[in-house]
Amino acid sequence: MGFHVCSQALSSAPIHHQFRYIHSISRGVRRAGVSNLRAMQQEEELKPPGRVRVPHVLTVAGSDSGAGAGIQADMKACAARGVYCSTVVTAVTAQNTVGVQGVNIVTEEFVREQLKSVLSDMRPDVVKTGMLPSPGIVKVLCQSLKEFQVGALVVDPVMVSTSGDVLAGSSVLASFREELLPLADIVTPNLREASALLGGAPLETVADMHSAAKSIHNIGPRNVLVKGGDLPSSSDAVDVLFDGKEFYEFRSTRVNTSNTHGTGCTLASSIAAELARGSSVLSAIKIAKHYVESALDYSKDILIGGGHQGPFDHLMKLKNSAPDLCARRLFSPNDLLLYAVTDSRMNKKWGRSMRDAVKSAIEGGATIVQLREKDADTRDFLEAAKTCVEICRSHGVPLLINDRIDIALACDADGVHVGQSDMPARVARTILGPDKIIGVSCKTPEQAEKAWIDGADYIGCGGVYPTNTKENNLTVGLDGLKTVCLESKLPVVAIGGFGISNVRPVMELGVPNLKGVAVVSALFDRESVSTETQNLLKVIIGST
Ligand SMILES: Cc1ncc(COP(=O)(O)OP(=O)(O)O)c(N)n1
Ligand SMILES: Cc1ncsc1CCOP(=O)(O)O
Ligand SMILES: [Mg+2]
Repeated sequence: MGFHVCSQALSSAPIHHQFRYIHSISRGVRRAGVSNLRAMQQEEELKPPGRVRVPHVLTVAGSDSGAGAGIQADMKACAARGVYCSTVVTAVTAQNTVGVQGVNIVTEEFVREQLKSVLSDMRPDVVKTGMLPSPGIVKVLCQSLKEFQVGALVVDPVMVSTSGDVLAGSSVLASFREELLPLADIVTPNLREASALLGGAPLETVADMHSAAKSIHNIGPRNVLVKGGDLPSSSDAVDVLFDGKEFYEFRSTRVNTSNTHGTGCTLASSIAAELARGSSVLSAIKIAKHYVESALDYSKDILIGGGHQGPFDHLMKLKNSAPDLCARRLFSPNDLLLYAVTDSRMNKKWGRSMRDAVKSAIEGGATIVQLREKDADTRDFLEAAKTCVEICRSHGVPLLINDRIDIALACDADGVHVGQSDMPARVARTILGPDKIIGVSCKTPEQAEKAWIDGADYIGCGGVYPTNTKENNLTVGLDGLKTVCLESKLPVVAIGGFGISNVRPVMELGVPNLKGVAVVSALFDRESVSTETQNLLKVIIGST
């Protein structure tokens, strides 16, 4: 059993969400973070032409009139992460920064009706639960989760508010243990909730958190995140994840503020939002924690209400960078579906400008673009890259620069792709900050692990098949690709020798982390880039 410490220097996950996906089915609900290409293809097939799917979280929780926690926090957190959020209200609370003045529980019949309305029509990717005030409501929820094909399930086992008021009595505990937790892909108890789920023994150390995570895992959820924010003995905030095999510790510096009302709801819904965008459970937690910490830090001095537990500002980014947010799509692992990588020599051979190459690839349906210009002069490269940024941004397609961090910064590209002998990803992350996309070339699970630790957003694995595009490049084959994908905590795009005739076996590998293929010559060493891109996309989408 291994043990990992995860740094919090994190990538936000810039994404565009053209492709929603279905999770593979397990125990009535589908598994979290296990989107696969086939599922994305199925979704794409069902989508009417010209319509764009958005990632979607359904929150089943209570309303907080003060809007710091509950349904209101969930909606704001999802909005901040670019994810649609529908709602099933289980209770209406009269609540402010002082405490909870009243609770009005919604009837089981009406909770069932709300669930049916959303689940039968809107097909959320992920269901996130918060306040479930009665065993009857837990039962209704579990029945609905089994009746409708829902996405992954994130359970925040809310029992007590930040002010100490009881939101779900001890009668609900048994229902959590017996009915809901066995369906959950991840459950996120704080210390008190973890203790309550396990019969009441207090948790006082990180070691206690480890054993609690393991014991709760035995109840049935696939992943358990025990949040140690209230641990008296630590100066850092430590959360412990157990996935059934390994323990992970997420450490972050405590933000000195009393504006913490709703952090639990916000963390759980941010995790749900990242899962809906195609992240693995580990990535989702890392990104969600980074988001919550940034929001807490941004809001540490705001004043709302006279009580001890103020809310924080979920949408702080809108104030700082509204134009930026509007212009730039956030990155999603699903963007990697058809990754077009330009080549200066091929452009020269076909008499094409970088701009025309990029424009045609986008017209053909490329979902992300990388400028890989090995020969261009820096000044020419920068000018062309600026134009390409404009084109990509106007189409909502992320644009990355190969190798050249300086060019990426100067043209405000969405990120970079670096190899094992380029600028280390850790340094690139420090230079580029949390909001840029960083991809790293990896041939082995060890390199993939390092990329994750260094704060990359995805890895490019290859060359898979032999290629003339990159000299002296050892091939890893489909087996090597599969090994890396199975071990990687980051989404993977396969690269090397791909074209219409051989892309199918990759699509059929069936490994959840593999999100798409990156292609150079089969798109750019051809007369019509847009036609080739379109035809390849059809095969990717149409593969069975
Ligand atoms: C998506 C993607 N994956 C891998 C590579 C290769 O990058 P690198 O190993 O740095 O080699 P060069 O492309 O720089 O020759 C890539 N470019 N894109
Ligand atoms: C850049 C790179 N890295 C590994 S293989 C490769 C080249 C892929 O090019 P092609 O798609 O033409 O085989
Ligand atoms: Mg390189």
